[in-house]
Amino acid sequence: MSTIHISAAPGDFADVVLMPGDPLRARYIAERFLEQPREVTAVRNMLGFTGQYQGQRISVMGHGMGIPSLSIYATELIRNYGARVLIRVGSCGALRPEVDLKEVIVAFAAGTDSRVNRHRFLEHDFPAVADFNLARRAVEIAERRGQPVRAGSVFSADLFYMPEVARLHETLVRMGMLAIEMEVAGLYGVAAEQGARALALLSVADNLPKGTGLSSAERETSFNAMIGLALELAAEEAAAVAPAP
Ligand SMILES: O=P(O)(O)O[C@H]1O[C@H](CO)[C@@H](O)[C@H]1O
Ligand SMILES: O=c1cc[nH]c(=O)[nH]1
Repeated sequence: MSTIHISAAPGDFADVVLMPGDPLRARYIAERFLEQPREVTAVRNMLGFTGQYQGQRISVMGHGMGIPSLSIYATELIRNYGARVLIRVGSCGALRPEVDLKEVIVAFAAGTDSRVNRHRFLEHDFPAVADFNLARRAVEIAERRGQPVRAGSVFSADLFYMPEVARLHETLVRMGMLAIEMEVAGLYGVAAEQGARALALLSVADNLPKGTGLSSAERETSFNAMIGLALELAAEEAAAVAPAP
């Protein structure tokens, strides 16, 4: 049955769902990379599609900006549509000058200033980590493809326009973080709570210390290396979750 936020029919979504923040990136991925893509939901223009990749059924759906928006879609996909694996394909701002625009980050852990995981975890500090096997396979597949990736931790901020930003960035760099974005810690919290598995791959859209960045059109279309890696991982996972009869 459809939910308040997703109008798809039961069975419309695959077990494995790629999730960009931007619904237009979801459409770009579906139309450019999937065979026989079919739009399965468009409530509030948060587009979702299901198609085939390397013979496997894969879905892609936008999650919007910020942890509250992601949490709605991720929870309903898992709880109401049976999604088992969520792979965020997002953009981020690099915190270090040497992390170049369009580089791909495998976000194996996320710190955050959001309280959502504390709400879930009796006010304790929840370790927001990726599913280990998804992260390991992402790095292995990237190596096989000859595609450089950086694996590390990121920071999921509630605010895009942040006060005291210099102090925050200095602290994040000192504590080993590669980049800042707005959803990964929430995704890992939802996945743990709902019994699914999750990973975030991030493409660098801004280099914050250098003050460089991609245009919004480039953000929408230029993440092909990340998308290719995510789809290979998704196809492998889909084959493992639902082996062919
Ligand atoms: O490009 P997406 O996946 O939306 O990710 C990043 O971009 C948005 C901010 O511009 C936030 O959602 C942030 O996490
Ligand atoms: O959240 C984000 C995404 C891209 N670039 C940033 O600086 N922050």
